[in-house]
Amino acid sequence: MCGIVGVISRQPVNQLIYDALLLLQHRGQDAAGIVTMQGTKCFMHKARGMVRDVFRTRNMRALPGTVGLGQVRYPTAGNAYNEEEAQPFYVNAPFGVVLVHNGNLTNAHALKTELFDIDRRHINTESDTEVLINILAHELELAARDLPLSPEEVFKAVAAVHRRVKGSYAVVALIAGYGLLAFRDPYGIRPLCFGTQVGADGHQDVMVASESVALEGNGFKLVRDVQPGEAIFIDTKGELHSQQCAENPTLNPCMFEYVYLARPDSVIDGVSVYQARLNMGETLAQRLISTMPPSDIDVVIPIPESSRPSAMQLAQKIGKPYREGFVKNRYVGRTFIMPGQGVRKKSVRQKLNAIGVEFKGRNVLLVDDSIVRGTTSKEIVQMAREAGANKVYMASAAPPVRFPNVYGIDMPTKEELIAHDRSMEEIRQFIGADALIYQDVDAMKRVVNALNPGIRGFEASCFDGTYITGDVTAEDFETMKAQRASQGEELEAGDRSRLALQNGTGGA
Ligand SMILES: O=P(O)(O)OC[C@H]1O[C@H](OP(=O)(O)OP(=O)(O)O)[C@H](O)[C@@H]1O
Ligand SMILES: NC(=O)CC[C@H](N)C(=O)O
Ligand SMILES: [Mg+2]
Repeated sequence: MCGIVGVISRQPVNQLIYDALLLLQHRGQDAAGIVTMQGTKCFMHKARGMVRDVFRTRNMRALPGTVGLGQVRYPTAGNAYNEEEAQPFYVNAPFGVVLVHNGNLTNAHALKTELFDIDRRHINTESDTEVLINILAHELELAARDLPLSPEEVFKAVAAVHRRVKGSYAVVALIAGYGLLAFRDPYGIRPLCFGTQVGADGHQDVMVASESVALEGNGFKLVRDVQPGEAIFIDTKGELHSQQCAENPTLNPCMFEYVYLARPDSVIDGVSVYQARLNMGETLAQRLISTMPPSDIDVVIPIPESSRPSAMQLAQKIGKPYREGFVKNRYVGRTFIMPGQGVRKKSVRQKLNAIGVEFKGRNVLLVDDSIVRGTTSKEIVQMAREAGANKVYMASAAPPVRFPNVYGIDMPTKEELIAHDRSMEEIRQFIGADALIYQDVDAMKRVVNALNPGIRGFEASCFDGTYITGDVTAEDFETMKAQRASQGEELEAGDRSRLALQNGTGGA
């Protein structure tokens, strides 16, 4: 996942985009970028790092204009250390097009060859987003007949993108001199919504963003989600055009957004993320009651941050106290989306510290939203023991993560997943808990679906092994795995240098 945003207004948009990116920071911590457009001229600043570090006052001053877009990146193609792969991407023909993308293309490799051999376009990085922008640009070239470019021609180009591109993509793009375009893949895997606010001059501003929290936090009112396969185009006069551009669109949002990725105060595809997490806590409690006696538990402790709603609801359901046993260092980011296992492992200890009094002599039930590589659980169970806990039980509000994800979550190989080839007992032993309990896949789907029965199904491949687009071949898996592995060396080197910097021993 990454966070994307686009704004069209009559006022300068640089600050609005910056503020929206801060609200989407939890979706990507590795790089950030903003492009603004004044007339037909585009201004860009992008770099590695968090939003606050990437944009200094001088960078903000150099982003004039009333239309723009931005992105916070968590790489799923290429790697975190290549500045060239930071978004937005830009191409100059047949129009000036700037694009930001959340998702992952499963046929990027094949498309790259096609772009070079047939479309006469050159790709310079390992980023699938660079492939995507070139496909869009090429299709715009084919769709555009006479100038000016019409919304119908833009939609025709998006329809062609849907036919060529496979995988997940929520996209915001700028077409210089024409307007702001946003579209979502035909399965609606990654989220995208838009909202409006009436600006100072009575004119309506439009913001498109990954999550509703970015709209709300900036005074915009959520209008609706962009539908799967749909494209919306807001021209430079501020008029909004929309069209369904896919042949068989179906809504299958990513389940992991509700489990972990999104902020709890966002509403995605009609489902409150917070309520989804409460519901998961409730079913987890039911499962717990049927598998072990809650009377043996003294206290329920969440593993901050994302597990809090589920843990709270579980505690209430089993009638045990909910206590904050770990303090989170608010200056350390999310560990799961950090690049490289070395940094992730070290960061768990930097991020969380136990409050002894909540553990000493007690049987504690630790609740996390998910156990993926097991990095967090293993460390946390040990910390609970070091803090004097009597028994340490562990519960996960999501089912075991057993399968790689190819749609925008960085877990490309099954080997890295703790639950991939281990039995429950082996996982329990690995993390060192006295008992381990997981959510059930069907129960999770049922309780989230109950919040919007209009959702046909979920993209839940990492839990159930079903890849919703139905077109991911064994070869695609191998290509994506090899592509990520080839980035590994660079990643590990970056990892070592980061650790060295954190330890104050100098970078590599
Ligand atoms: O099994 P693992 O590979 O460790 O991954 C799972 C953990 O990673 C995430 O936390 P993270 O620190 O990223 O963010 P949070 O503060 O939002 O919980 C998630 O909430 C789990 O705690
Ligand atoms: N997590 C994402 O959405 C990543 C977007 C894109 N695949 C990249 O690597 O930059
Ligand atoms: Mg966590």
